[in-house]
Amino acid sequence: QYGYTLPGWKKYNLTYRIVNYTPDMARPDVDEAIQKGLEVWSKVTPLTFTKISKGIADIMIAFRTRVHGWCPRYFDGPLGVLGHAFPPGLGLGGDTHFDEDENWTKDGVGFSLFLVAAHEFGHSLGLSHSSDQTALMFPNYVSLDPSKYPLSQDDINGIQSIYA
Ligand SMILES: O=C1CC=C(NS(=O)(=O)c2ccc(-c3ccccc3)cc2)CC1=O
Ligand SMILES: [Ca+2]
Ligand SMILES: [Zn+2]
Repeated sequence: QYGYTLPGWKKYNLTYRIVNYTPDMARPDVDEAIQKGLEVWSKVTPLTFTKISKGIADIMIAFRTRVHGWCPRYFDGPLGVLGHAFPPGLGLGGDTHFDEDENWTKDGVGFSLFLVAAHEFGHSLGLSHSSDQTALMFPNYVSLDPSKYPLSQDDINGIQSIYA
């Protein structure tokens, strides 16, 4: 059950671009974690995600630290906030930043890029936080088993209330 949902994207075919890569993981593993993080949502909506390698995508993905570029939000060093994402819209809308001061991992020690990405992309698509502690949109990081389907019914209800 969501406090409120922001207006979603007015189009279903979205593009994304990984602007830079974390040195913590092999590139193909970053590509896979991001692609799977988006797939979690495209599986339950009519949304599609196309990866582009230059130009401006709807969802620009980058690894940043502390104060970064023209982003109005900043990161806090290791731990604490792991990432942030902007709700649908032009410019920063949909963009997702990960805190490079974290240790990003595919399946080892550190934070699962796939899980955090799936959570952040929920915001990029218009979801706010859920009070359902089994939900992917729950505000606190729970190291779910990534192989398990991370979406709870609450997440599905939320995203389907935006994208019929
Ligand atoms: O808008 C905000 C503000 C603070 C956030 N805190 S976080 O980056 O430490 C974070 C918290 C929970 C998750 C998460 C929750 C459930 C499953 C997987 C990840 C991911 C990132 C995450 C976020 O999206
Ligand atoms: Ca941090
Ligand atoms: Zn940022």
